[in-house]
Amino acid sequence: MKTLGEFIIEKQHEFPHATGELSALLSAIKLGAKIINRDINKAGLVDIIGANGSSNIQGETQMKLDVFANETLKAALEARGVVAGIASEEEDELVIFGNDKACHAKYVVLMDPLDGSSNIDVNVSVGTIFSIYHRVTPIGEPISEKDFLQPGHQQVAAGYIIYGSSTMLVYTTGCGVHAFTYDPSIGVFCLSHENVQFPKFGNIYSINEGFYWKFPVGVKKYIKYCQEEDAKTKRPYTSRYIGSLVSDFHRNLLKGGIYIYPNTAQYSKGKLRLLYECNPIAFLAEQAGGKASDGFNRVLEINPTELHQRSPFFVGVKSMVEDAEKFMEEFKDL
Ligand SMILES: O=P(O)(O)OC[C@H]1O[C@](O)(COP(=O)(O)O)[C@@H](O)[C@@H]1O
Ligand SMILES: [Mg+2]
Ligand SMILES: [Mg+2]
Repeated sequence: MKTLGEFIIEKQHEFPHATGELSALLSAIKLGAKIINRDINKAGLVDIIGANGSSNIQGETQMKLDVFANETLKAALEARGVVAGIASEEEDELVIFGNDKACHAKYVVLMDPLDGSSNIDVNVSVGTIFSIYHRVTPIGEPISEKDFLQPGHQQVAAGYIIYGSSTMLVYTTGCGVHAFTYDPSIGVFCLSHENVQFPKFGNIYSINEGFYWKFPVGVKKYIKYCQEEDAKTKRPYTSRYIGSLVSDFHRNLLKGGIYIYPNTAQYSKGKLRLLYECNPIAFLAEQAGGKASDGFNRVLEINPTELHQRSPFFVGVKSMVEDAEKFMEEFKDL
């Protein structure tokens, strides 16, 4: 049985110039995840259920767990001294860490501290998403937005934690996707899935069909395609939608499927945030042999302009995303 800590160190040795800072950063995220997991597991018993009475820059109600997860990860990352600053769904502006070490730290982190907020109070699985970059501002100078507004293909590492029937940490540093399951009896994440790959074909589609009439024509046509009878292509596909990006992506990664959150009447640019939802999940998807686009373009090549910008998101089994893109292209003028 290999622990996450051992695996990270082992992988570090594969990089001759590695300094251990990325390993230290990943271990800070691991610590934050354990603390969040502890409280999520007893959410009904501790004062962590319900709204926090505040909203974030996107005008969304912040749940108590959104704020708790944000503060927990922020503290763990700042304390480790290898991160210069963070950007978060729950922080209007970027947060520059003030300690001496942080000024000389080479990494910045973007995060969605608690993904699937609408599922927090109803005991449905939720997650945490993180994305790691090298700073572009020279060491010693104060970091700024440009250190965070980097295209997704510049990510050094990315991952998520899923707090479900079991708690898992899934990450990539560009050398495959590896998943670790938390064993609460010993307080350790243990390697459970190494080099995770999407199945070649899938038959699950995940989209909030409640908004069907507000979807682009290409998406409507693709949903109809998923529902048509055709034994050769194993259709109709089955519909599964949890309403937590991390959980829907995780299931589709293991079983074979596609998750779509297109632009809608309510979210003209899509709902999901490019920097701390789409890019990290897209990096994992590509490393697992899948594909991630905004319906037309590779998400990891989008040049960000704002911290909290949104993007339509199509991610999953390569052939399924390509099929959806074909419908988007065919009906793009309608
Ligand atoms: O309720 P909707 O509109 O289907 O949106 C669900 C999507 O929104 C999200 O909850 C957005 O993430 P947050 O919960 O982090 O804001 C995704 O996890 C999920 O896939
Ligand atoms: Mg989210
Ligand atoms: Mg969130």
